Amino acid sequence: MAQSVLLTGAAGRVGQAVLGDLADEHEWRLMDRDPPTDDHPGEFVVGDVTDEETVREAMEGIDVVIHLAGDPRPEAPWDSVLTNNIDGTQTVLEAAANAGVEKVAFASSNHAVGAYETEERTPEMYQPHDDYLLDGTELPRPGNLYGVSKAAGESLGRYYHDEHGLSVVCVRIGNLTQGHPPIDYERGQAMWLSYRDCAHLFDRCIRAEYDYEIVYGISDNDRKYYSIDRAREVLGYEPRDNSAHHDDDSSA
Ligand SMILES: NC(=O)C1=CN([C@@H]2O[C@H](COP(=O)(O)OP(=O)(O)OC[C@H]3O[C@@H](n4cnc5c(N)ncnc54)[C@H](O)[C@@H]3O)[C@@H](O)[C@H]2O)C=CC1
Ligand SMILES: O=C1O[C@H](COP(=O)(O)O)[C@@H](O)[C@H](O)[C@H]1O
Repeated sequence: MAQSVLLTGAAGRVGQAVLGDLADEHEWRLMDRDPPTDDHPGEFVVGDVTDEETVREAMEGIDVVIHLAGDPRPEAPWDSVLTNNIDGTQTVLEAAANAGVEKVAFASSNHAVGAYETEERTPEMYQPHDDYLLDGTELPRPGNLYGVSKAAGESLGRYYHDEHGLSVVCVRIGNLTQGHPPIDYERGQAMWLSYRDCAHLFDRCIRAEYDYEIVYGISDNDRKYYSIDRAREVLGYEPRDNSAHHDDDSSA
């Protein structure tokens, strides 16, 4: 059944990957502080996710929120991640809880756990012979303030699940790259997320039933240091791409 989905950060890369495959699958309300530049499904709300009134209005009649809006730069300064990522996420979760929204999928990041990539473990952990694996049960360990903001978003999700009953899934997205895995970048190849796997993963976040979850959002890459078992079990995620098998299939 089509669900009514609010997609924040809709004008960005992840938003475009999601809409690229799912435009006809759900009833969309899109939100971004940047106005749309192209055709888009559903209505488009131009506004900031830190603006309580705009977010409250955007939440009306919504079943599921995919919250992508934020500053995605690993080197982003504190004032930006504090406002856009932490305050923005709290504003979205509060409005979702008040509006009776069922589920929220939050775009977390590999950078919430970036400091597990220690000098002792790298570059081996990026390579096929290494079996080091994070599975989402480990504590956050950010290596930058952007990662701190994503860890804070995960904690906010935990709070709004426990205290307000929202179903929340935090997707620690790896490296979304269109058409092919990152070139000459072992780390990025190990955490590659293709566009079609990204759309499929967020589709599963819309359709599946869960309480509070942290999953990794990467393709089924031969070498991976993030487990996708939990995403498979809880969400029914079945990725089709693998950075090791990539054959220039532009559908990825
Ligand atoms: N692209 C990737 O590989 C990864 C992305 N992520 C996360 O996924 C989300 C989306 O990332 P991308 O699409 O790559 O970034 P992007 O920069 O392409 O898109 C982000 C969108 O959010 C909007 N936005 C930012 N702050 C806003 C605010 N305060 N109010 C309303 N709209 C706002 C921007 O206008 C932009 O359209 C981010 O939260 C990012 O941290 C996480 C891990 C990897
Ligand atoms: O969270 C994010 O991670 C990806 C991959 O990280 P990188 O350190 O390999 O660049 C990054 O491309 C993206 O912009 C960011 O939001």
